[in-house]
Amino acid sequence: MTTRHQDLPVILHNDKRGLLTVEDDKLDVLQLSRDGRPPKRLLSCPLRNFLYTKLAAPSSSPDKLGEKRRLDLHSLGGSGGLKSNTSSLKLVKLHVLVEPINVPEAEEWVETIINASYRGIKRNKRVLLLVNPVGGKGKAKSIVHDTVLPILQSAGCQVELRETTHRLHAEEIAASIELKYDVIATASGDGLVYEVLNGLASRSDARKALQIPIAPIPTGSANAVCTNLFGVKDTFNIPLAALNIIKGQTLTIDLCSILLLPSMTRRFSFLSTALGLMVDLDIGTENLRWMGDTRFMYGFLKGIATMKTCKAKIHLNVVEDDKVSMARKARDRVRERKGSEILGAGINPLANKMNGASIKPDGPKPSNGIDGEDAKLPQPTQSGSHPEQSNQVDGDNAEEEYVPDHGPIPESKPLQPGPDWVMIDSSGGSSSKSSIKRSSVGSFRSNRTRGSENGHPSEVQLAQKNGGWIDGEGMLYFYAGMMPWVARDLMQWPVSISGDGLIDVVVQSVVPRMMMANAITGAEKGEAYWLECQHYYKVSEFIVENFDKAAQPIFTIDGESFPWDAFHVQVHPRIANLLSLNGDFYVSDFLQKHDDKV
Ligand SMILES: Nc1ncnc2c1ncn2[C@@H]1O[C@H](COP(=O)(O)OP(=O)(O)OP(=O)(O)O)[C@@H](O)[C@H]1O
Repeated sequence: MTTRHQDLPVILHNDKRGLLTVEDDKLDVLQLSRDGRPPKRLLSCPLRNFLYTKLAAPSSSPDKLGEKRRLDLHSLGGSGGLKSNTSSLKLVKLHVLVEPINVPEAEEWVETIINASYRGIKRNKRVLLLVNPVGGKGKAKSIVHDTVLPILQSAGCQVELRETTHRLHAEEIAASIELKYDVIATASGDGLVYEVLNGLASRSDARKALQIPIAPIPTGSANAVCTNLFGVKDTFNIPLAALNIIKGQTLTIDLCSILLLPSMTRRFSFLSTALGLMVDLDIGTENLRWMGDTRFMYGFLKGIATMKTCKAKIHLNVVEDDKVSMARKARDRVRERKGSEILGAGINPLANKMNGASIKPDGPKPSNGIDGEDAKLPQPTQSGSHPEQSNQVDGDNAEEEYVPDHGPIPESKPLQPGPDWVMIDSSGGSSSKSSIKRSSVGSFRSNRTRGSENGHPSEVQLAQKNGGWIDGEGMLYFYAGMMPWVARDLMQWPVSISGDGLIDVVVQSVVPRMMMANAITGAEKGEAYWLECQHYYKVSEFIVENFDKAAQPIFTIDGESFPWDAFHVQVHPRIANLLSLNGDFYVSDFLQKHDDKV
């Protein structure tokens, strides 16, 4: 639904006659000429970028009755949609005068533009803004004060700003705040988002607390969340991130519980879990913070120069491992979305439906009580049930009986690998052809319906697969992720789908250095996905054991390092929320492409 055409004649700041026009989800401020020349466009912005308007109250003094009334307009200037011209966004504040005769029209106009530009989005949000003064290049404070606060205040947001004073401070704050905010914004890198999510998830009212969406402002060195929300080009676009706080729609995401053994401590992850080269790349380059996120590419090149293998035993509960099918599903979903492109305030009916837990309204109702696409969520297993779904209601009366659970996330327990889990053993180091054998049949689960009679995969099936690991291959790295990009220059999980209840896992086998270096070309576009040496699985849970603690003492969760002995990972589907301008992750070219593989 687009806005109907509505004009309002006004007097501009320079006493010239003007016209405010709203049409097709766009506001234009025109200066009219007296001599028949075309009007001059002073401002043109999509309604998504429109922040605030107010018609001044009439003066109470009798001698001023019948005076012109002031009309304020606040917007982010710069035209275009989400993909175009977002780099020029700038706060614009205009005021014009309305003749008494036009006041009734102006009152109607104000209502129209506010309703159209905030369609379904709460106005005057209460924002908790956490600022890490030492994150990234140490400019968070000035960026927040010079750019973010003026935009939020111009939109009528009520902002409570708190600076973090020490490591894990954001987590402490999130664990203890009153749940009165509409948004928690973080000015830092991915680390602060991780801390806020962990703080919220640790509470006795975790499920309620996690309903508050988080909106990142990219002032850290690693801002993968912003790449996933705004795209590579706009990762560091501060006005766009501020706009997201104001106009973003809720994007429901999964979290993972990571249970560390033997300490039995638990952390929550929303982004990534890494072993091997990817750990060295993140942690080994901390002294290169001044390079910004290019330090990760430097670390990658350094890592492939040494080609150190990672020795581990990994058990994966694989739901899918067919690259062609995974890509097709992710691309089909984008095509479905196309019919409901964002308009004006960015209202996306499909995204809203997803956030109401129903992608396919007519889809079967699964036993976990969640509609549509969520029917594909992994079903509880003996070892790794999804306790957060356990109190949801089965059957046809689900809607009537549903009572939201605002309680804690139950404690994690160690998982037991099931008989059909895939086992990856890289403890033997790099491959010797004689020791290579196919991994367990579980990796071919998605082909079972076409399987051979004895239930084992046929040779044809084996040949069809390109996701299956071969025991005896050396492993360069293991990388599990929940969103497509892990950095601007690496789209590691191009077919990751928000809130699908699955973790995308890449196991990179050791290949000649030149081949690895070539894999970097197109890494930011997800092209490495198609490489045979990148085994790709969608999993619901997994277990990782360390086979060389001396040489590889740590692994990373969302870029933070932890001692690595063994750890067990489970998904909590659709339990946390971010804000996003299109109600989903940024749609990559990879997902819009139609190539001959899919
Ligand atoms: N005042 C402070 N002094 C020291 N550390 C802090 C302070 N406030 C926050 N921190 C810590 O700084 C880290 C910020 O990480 P974050 O990822 O958000 O930013 P970053 O600059 O991108 O960092 P990194 O490069 O490590 O990813 C977190 O570990 C957080 O606990």
